[in-house]
Amino acid sequence: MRQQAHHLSSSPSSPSTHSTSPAPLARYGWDAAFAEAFAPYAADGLLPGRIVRVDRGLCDAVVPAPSGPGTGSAGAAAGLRTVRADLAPVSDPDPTRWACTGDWIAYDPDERAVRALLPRRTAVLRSASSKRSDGQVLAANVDHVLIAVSLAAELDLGRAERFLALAWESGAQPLVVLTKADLVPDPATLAHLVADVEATAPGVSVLTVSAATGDGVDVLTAAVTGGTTVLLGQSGAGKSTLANSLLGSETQTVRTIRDSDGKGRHTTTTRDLLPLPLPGGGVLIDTPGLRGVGLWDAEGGVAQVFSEIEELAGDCRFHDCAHTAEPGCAVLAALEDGTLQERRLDSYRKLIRENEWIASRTDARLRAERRRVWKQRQALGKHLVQRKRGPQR
Ligand SMILES: Nc1nc2c(ncn2[C@@H]2O[C@H](COP(=O)(O)OP(=O)(O)OP(=O)(O)O)[C@@H](O)[C@H]2O)c(=O)[nH]1
Ligand SMILES: [Zn+2]
Repeated sequence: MRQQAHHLSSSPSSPSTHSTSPAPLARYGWDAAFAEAFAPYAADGLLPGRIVRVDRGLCDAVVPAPSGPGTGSAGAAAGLRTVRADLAPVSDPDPTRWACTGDWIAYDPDERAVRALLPRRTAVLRSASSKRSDGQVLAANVDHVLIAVSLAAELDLGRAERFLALAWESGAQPLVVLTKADLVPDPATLAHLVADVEATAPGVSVLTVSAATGDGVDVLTAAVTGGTTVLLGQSGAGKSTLANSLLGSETQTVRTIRDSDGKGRHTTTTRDLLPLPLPGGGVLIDTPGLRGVGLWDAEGGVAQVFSEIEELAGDCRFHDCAHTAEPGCAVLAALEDGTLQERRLDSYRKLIRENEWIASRTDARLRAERRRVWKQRQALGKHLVQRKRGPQR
């Protein structure tokens, strides 16, 4: 077992473990459904917690602190402490099941180990860089995927569609944020740009924000409060600036110095999951490598980005219509009468092809399993969205 001598003072095996309340975890997104999933572990004296960082077989996680004064630890909200935990008990041959930032866990304070991951509600996946086509989970239990698109350059709708496919595939709700709105001073021009993006993103809210003037930051803040948010977008899109706006004075990288390997070598680490300083709580996940992720097995996500094309396809005469030259093709008819743009259809085809290529290199059994989970999530997601906002339209 790895002995971690770190700066966190509270005793990990306090006898008052059973009296700790997970209520402070609500700031991190803990809710009744997670509590229900955790219930069997509570009886074993385990603690609920959330992974804020993963690092070579170990993770940092926030867990409830034993009640009493002075138990908060650096970087954790009141009533919580940050622990270093061993991930060995939850290792898995399937990389998509590896523990990642955002996972809810059952933490064993005696062993200082993660004994179980609670079932994920959503997961942001990307292809691993290795030759084997394995997916890798970059963030778990995400509620909002915030896609930053800069107004400083010409809108790249194809790129936005790619990020949207990835976002939908995760099971989270995408949200497009057009950044640097101060660079488009003419309201009519800005309205046109928003309309273009809205047409590209059915079912997605499109916000405009200027970090320079502060315009729109309040609306964005309201949209992410209480939930778990990740930021995606091209380099230079303004993600760091947005993160700083959301996190306020709480800096984006909380630095902690600890004795990392028991040999006296001090390392500086960053935390990937940070609490938002909002009355309603919420967290931002900003994991290195997450921001510019590539598409991976996002068939369902692609279908959702191009839902109007999928709907049209339902009216094609042949159910296996390829929308190329078939008689009675509703997609080609929409192209003809101008209701569907050629750019949009091209983009759809490109992402479908890309996805088919990735899928062909992926283990069929794992794929089928993920498809099943995705469908469940999608059904649940729709249900939750409807409960929160009332039926749409
Ligand atoms: N005018 C204006 N410039 C902005 C605004 N937000 C960000 N910028 C500028 O845009 C540039 C890129 O912003 P970043 O926040 O670093 O972009 P990023 O997406 O984090 O970039 P990467 O770290 O490369 O992924 C910086 O020079 C910012 O100062 C804004 O609201 N208005
Ligand atoms: Zn067709």
